[in-house]
Amino acid sequence: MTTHWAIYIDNDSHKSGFIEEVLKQGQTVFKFPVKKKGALFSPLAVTKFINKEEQYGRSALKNSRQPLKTMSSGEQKKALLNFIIQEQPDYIILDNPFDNLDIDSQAELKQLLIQKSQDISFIQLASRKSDILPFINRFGTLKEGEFIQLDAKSTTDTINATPVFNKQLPKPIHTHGSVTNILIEFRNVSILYKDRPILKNISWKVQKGDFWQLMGKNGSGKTTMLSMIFGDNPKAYGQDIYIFGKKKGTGESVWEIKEQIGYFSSNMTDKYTGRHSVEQMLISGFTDAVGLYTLPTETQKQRSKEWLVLLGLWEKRTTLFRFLSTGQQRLLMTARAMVKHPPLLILDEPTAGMDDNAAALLVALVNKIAQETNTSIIFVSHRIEPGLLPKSIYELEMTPNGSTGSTVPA
Ligand SMILES: Nc1ncnc2c1ncn2[C@@H]1O[C@H](COP(=O)(O)OP(=O)(O)OP(=O)(O)O)[C@@H](O)[C@H]1O
Repeated sequence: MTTHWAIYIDNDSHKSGFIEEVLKQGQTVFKFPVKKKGALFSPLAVTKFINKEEQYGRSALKNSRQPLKTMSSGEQKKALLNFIIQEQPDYIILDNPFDNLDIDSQAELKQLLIQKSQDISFIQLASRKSDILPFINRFGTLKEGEFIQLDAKSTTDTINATPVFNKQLPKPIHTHGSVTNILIEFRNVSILYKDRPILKNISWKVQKGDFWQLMGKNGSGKTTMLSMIFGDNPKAYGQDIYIFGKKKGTGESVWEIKEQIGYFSSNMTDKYTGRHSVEQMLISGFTDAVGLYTLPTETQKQRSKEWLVLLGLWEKRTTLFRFLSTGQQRLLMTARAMVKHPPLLILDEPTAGMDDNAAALLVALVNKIAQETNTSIIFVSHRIEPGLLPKSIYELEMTPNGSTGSTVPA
């Protein structure tokens, strides 16, 4: 019988050291017959391949026509897994394999893994217990980098009670000038990449006080839509897209737009590896500049203290950001996007890769922001996020002519 492990991790597991150890020593870590050839299926592995692509100027995955960098996150995962399987490893470490995948892609991946589980041994690192693969026959957990074997029965603990923040959100320092009632408007927007239709006739309005969840399958165009609002995607020009009342591409400054939007994407946290303390990281949200050391004002320091106390991170204010757990980093970055009380807050897959309890805490913070402030929210996620209370859901549905969009009740 092929042996397959599920290893429960939480945000204090220090999994990267463990992954390195397993890849170096093979499965001896679990006191197993040594199987030498291992592979890693994880967001980190995707990043490494993207870096290789940039270095060599060509696709790093054999048989891949599209550069990884331009693929949606779900497509990247599928391309990586196919590549790894072709290399015929003895075992594969699956680091939260279902994150970033929509329901159909999750089912497809599950089938593929079940099929391969006859020949390949899997080590699944899972934050969400509902993700555990059906063929798993050994269980363990990681506590601060230390592997502990568990018997199967002891693995059914559930999410803690709904988390609460028992203080009001800190107030804004400045109010934003008059903001249009309609913050974002797409009028009949259609986008092609080369000849491939991605979005088809998208008409969508985000108004003051709205709380949207933007949902859609992998590759349906969610990130493309966000990049039209927040980034400088050239595809946005010539389209009927209005940002804070101004037509995109009519001389608005990127700075002006960014000033009014708080943005956090789960991909962002990996970039901050420098020497920023927790407090510096939060304060940088007032100016949007990480690494630009202007001295914070007394009011900024005071507000920042209020936020850190609310999040339970005041004691860690001098700790380096990169030493926080994933859950704490995401919570802090969400608060950082919010400190200036922007008219619009965009959160792109903020809970990807988080354990159930940490995800519930972040969801509670977002609900609180929606309740206590005038900020409009766009929360992008594949999953119906347990506990999230959006007012409406905008769903992209893929068709051969590009994704169409519709508003569905929350
Ligand atoms: N620069 C590009 N060149 C070619 N194709 C692209 C480019 N950028 C995006 N695409 C394609 O557009 C489609 C939509 O991608 P997008 O990243 O917006 O999807 P998504 O809904 O955010 O997906 P996911 O949930 O997997 O992140 C994908 O099929 C992607 O491969």
